[in-house]
Amino acid sequence: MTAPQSRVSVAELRRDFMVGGSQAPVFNPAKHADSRIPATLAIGVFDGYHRGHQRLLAEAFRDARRRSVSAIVVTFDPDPDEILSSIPAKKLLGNDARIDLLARSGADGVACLPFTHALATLDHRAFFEDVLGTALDIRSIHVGADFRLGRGGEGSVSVIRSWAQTVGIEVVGHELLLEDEVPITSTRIRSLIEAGDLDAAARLLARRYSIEGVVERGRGEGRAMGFPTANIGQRAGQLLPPDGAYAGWAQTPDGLVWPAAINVGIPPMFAHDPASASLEATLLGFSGNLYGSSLRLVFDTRLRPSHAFEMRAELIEAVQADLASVRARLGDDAYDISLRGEEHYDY
Ligand SMILES: Cc1cc2nc3c(=O)[nH]c(=O)nc-3n(C[C@H](O)[C@H](O)[C@H](O)COP(=O)(O)O)c2cc1C
Ligand SMILES: Nc1ncnc2c1ncn2[C@@H]1O[C@H](COP(=O)(O)OP(=O)(O)O)[C@@H](O)[C@H]1O
Repeated sequence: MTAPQSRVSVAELRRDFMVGGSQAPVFNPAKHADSRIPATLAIGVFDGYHRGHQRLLAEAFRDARRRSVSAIVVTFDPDPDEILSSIPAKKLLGNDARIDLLARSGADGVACLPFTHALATLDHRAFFEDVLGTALDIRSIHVGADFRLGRGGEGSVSVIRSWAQTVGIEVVGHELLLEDEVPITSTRIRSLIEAGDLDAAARLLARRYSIEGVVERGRGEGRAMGFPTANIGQRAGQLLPPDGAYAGWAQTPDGLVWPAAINVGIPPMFAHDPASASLEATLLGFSGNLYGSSLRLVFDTRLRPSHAFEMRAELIEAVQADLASVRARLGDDAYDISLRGEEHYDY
């Protein structure tokens, strides 16, 4: 066992792996059209669930408590950008992870609207009255100040507010939370990740960036070279940081978290082989079969850029140095971050 340079806390890993929070129901309002629950709404896609989103939801939940009504997050499945944009942005969270996180945000429920072209053509009044109003007795609405809804984005905060006033609903357009005098947005965080500035991205996310995917078979060579690598395919459109070797963490299906050496980018030496992966990880201290399992990888630090090795021996030497570096930074112990009846963890 190697003592890591700095011991990471379980609370930090729980935050990074988004563990905790009690699960609120996720429902399609069209299927609950007879209940009309009195509610305060927070509406958005909330990709990343970053500090700005967390602040907006906290304020909406406070408003709901003050009014003694349910706090309902209204979101879309999938992200409207996936349907409306010819080149959808890569996402900070997979769709399922995003909805799951919103369900554990402290809301009383998540009204999840299947997003279609038909929904996109509705104006704000039809959206609130016909889509949401049948299931929810809306008392107040919280959105970001730059929020736009409906056909051609006509439903700005002021447009929504002038309709809402006529039916006694309060509309709050929250100014975007700033960091270094610049608004915290999903787009800003995407740019930071693309530029490899994972520390800045983590500050804005309030957790380290992570990617989830399913472990697929690769060329089967890693093990023979002395470092089995779990190849992560099917990544739900999530954004990759720049090519290179990273120190990070991986959570196996049993809930344990292992220090990991992560590679981003198709290995140039094997680029011709379709079985080569652009995201893979060697878990320190783990042995077992991960094929078909879902694995989340958290990025801690970038160790080095990718290198186009000429010789296998050079590649092996470089990866062994990466593994040693991960061991020195993060140790080689697995962490149990499950809650096991402990209080729910708020992140
Ligand atoms: C930490 C780490 C760093 C890596 N760095 C490089 C690299 O710089 N250049 C490269 O061609 N491949 C790199 N690789 C990828 C290996 O080439 C790849 O894992 C190996 O060929 C096994 O592939 P397989 O899992 O498909 O069998 C790295 C892998 C790991 C785990
Ligand atoms: N410590 C470990 N880190 C990563 N994968 C491991 C580890 N131990 C066992 N495995 C298993 O080995 C597989 C990777 O072996 P590898 O020889 O690189 O084959 P492939 O090319 O199919 O990824 C993983 O998908 C996983 O099922």
